[in-house]
Amino acid sequence: MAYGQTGTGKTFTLGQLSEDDKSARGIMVRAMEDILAEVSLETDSISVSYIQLYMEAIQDLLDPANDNISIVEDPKTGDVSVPGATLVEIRDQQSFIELLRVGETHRIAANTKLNTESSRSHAILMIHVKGSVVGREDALLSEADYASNLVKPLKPLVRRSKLVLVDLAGSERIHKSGSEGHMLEEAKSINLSLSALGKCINALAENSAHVPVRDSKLTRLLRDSLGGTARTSLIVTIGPSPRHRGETASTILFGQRAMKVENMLKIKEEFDYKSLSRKLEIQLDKLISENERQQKVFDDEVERINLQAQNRISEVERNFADALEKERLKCQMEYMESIKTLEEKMVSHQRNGFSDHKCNGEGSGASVAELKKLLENEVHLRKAAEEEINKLKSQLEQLMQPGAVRDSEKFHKILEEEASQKKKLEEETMILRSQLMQMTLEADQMRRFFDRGGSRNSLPSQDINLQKAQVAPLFEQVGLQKILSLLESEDPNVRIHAVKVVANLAAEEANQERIVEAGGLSSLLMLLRSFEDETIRRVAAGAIANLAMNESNQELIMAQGGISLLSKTAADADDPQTLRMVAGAIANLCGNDKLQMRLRLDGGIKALLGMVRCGHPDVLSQVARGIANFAKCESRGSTQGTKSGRSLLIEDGALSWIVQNANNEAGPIRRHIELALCHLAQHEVNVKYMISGGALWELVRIARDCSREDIRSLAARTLHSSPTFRIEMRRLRIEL
Ligand SMILES: Nc1ncnc2c1ncn2[C@@H]1O[C@H](COP(=O)(O)OP(=O)(O)OP(=O)(O)O)[C@@H](O)[C@H]1O
Repeated sequence: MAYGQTGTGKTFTLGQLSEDDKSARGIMVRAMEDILAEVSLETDSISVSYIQLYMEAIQDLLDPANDNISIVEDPKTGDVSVPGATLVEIRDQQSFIELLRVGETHRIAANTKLNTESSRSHAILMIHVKGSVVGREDALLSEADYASNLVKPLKPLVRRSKLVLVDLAGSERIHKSGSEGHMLEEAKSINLSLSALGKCINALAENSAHVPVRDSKLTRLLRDSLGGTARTSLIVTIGPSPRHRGETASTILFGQRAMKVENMLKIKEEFDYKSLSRKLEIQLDKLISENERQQKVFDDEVERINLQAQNRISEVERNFADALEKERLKCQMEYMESIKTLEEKMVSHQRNGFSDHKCNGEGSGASVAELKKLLENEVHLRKAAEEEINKLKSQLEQLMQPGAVRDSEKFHKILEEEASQKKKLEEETMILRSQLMQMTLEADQMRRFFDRGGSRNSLPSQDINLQKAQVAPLFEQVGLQKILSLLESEDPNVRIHAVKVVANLAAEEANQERIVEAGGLSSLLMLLRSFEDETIRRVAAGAIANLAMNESNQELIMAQGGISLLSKTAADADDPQTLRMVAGAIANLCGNDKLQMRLRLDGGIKALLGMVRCGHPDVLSQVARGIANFAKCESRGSTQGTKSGRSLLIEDGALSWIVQNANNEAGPIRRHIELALCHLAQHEVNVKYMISGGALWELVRIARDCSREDIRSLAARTLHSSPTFRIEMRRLRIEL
């Protein structure tokens, strides 16, 4: 805003166009130049209105016919606007200069004594800049906006700015300007509005409660520039002549007061609702089409799953029905055959040996009754199984009815139920089958008994030793080969049953050789290799552990890569009982002098030590036994001069575990480790490692406190016989 005595250069300062001499351009031209350089016309916009206030009326300088424009004040924000004025969008500097020129021609001026071109109106140029704001919007978004993901990515925000350039009409002393008539009226009106401006400035400078902005249109128009939220600059112009000392002084005084006015600057940013709505519409369209696309993918997927499910149901139903039918026929035939055989045997027995057995007949009578009872029991079980089959069949029929499977979840549930029922049925079939096997065995024993004309007192079922001895005939009856071939059965339940039978057989030393000869060891190792069931793996490992008790089998196990398989199982398995079996098998192998190097090379020691992670005392006990066995062999080797270097156990890092567990509260673990320590200490090469690993203290404890006399004296002897131990004990002042 330029304020000053008439003719002192306000218009010159503000409105000079000066196209030829750029250095003489006024603030209006320069301001627009700066604005154009700052904004991007692609996203921002500049518009201009140019008005004059003349004799308390507002006239549009760009459309002079529009001469009664009203002032609008926003009661909330206090913003002042003149919506009636022409608003011209500016795209370049040239069009703006043209616009100023148009405005200038309409500006009311007069020739006064003080200024031949004296402006008789207040000219007000309003430049509106609307700029888009990027990256600052987050601060203005509410939590609800964040919650709805729709608003977040758009963030349309605009910053509105208004630059108001005011070229006030000059204040004048009427006698000096020589105004008369109409010009006198003009001068009075100009002075009145300037004095209203002065009063407002005074009130603002003194922080008065009341600021008389409504006294004139000029102050109403400038309301938001004075003491509001705008940045306001005032240019005061004065004449250098001493003649105008009075005016100059009052102008400077005006400027001084104006400097006291404090404005509270505020940036005006707001949502660009139009752009927001446009962007939301685009986003909505995108979401709708994405939703439609996903719905289609989902529908296709559901259809595909349904089709797959239907196919699967049909397939499962077919396979299952076939398997059931086969199983039923097989069981029926076996059952009929066994009944027939038994009946024949009973008839023949009664015919041939009735008189012989008459005196001892009670036992055989009782056995036959037992057998009949078993058979009846089997019939009963078979009936139950058939009922179960029928129930399952009817469920499958229901399943096959159209519309029975509405969705994949229901289908999965039905499949699960079906699978569990199938499993139950198979288990029952398995029980039936094992009972049949048991009955066959007993019938065989009965037959042999009757054949020998035996008496009740020698019935095999009453003599455990005899029963064990009868296992070998079981090989002949059932056929070991057949049992072993069942290890490769496709039916996992049959495999489980068969491996259990083999493991039971392998528990008897007398059978081990035959099992190995018949290829049982290879089959068991194969099961360990291609396991898919923890039970199979556990039982197979147990059977191998039993076979590994025999020295010649140990070599076979090693030759067939058994230690690698056991090591792999040791690394994979989590079940403590499986690990116990594996550790037991390796522990047995550890006791074979000939296999030491190979066992260690194939990772046997590492596998053994790896199993301590399980923490189960049974497993730890087997590990400790293996270590003790291994240490014992090494100690034998060192005595015989076949072993010279330090213990492979120490090399494989077993010492720290040994020391940690030397005083384990579980008796078996402690005993094995105590022995292992004694064996290791036999070899002088090991001693320095044992001392640094803390084993000396454990040996001293064993030599002093072990409850087993033989181990106690072995430890004491060992400590005394080692020169290195003796030196260390002297150094530490240890006495036993
Ligand atoms: N700095 C300047 N250099 C050269 N000439 C100037 C300067 N300031 C003002 N003039 C000249 O003085 C005369 C009066 O200036 P101007 O019209 O800008 O005064 P004013 O304050 O606007 O007067 P009024 O209030 O009567 O309109 C003009 O002819 C202008 O060219």
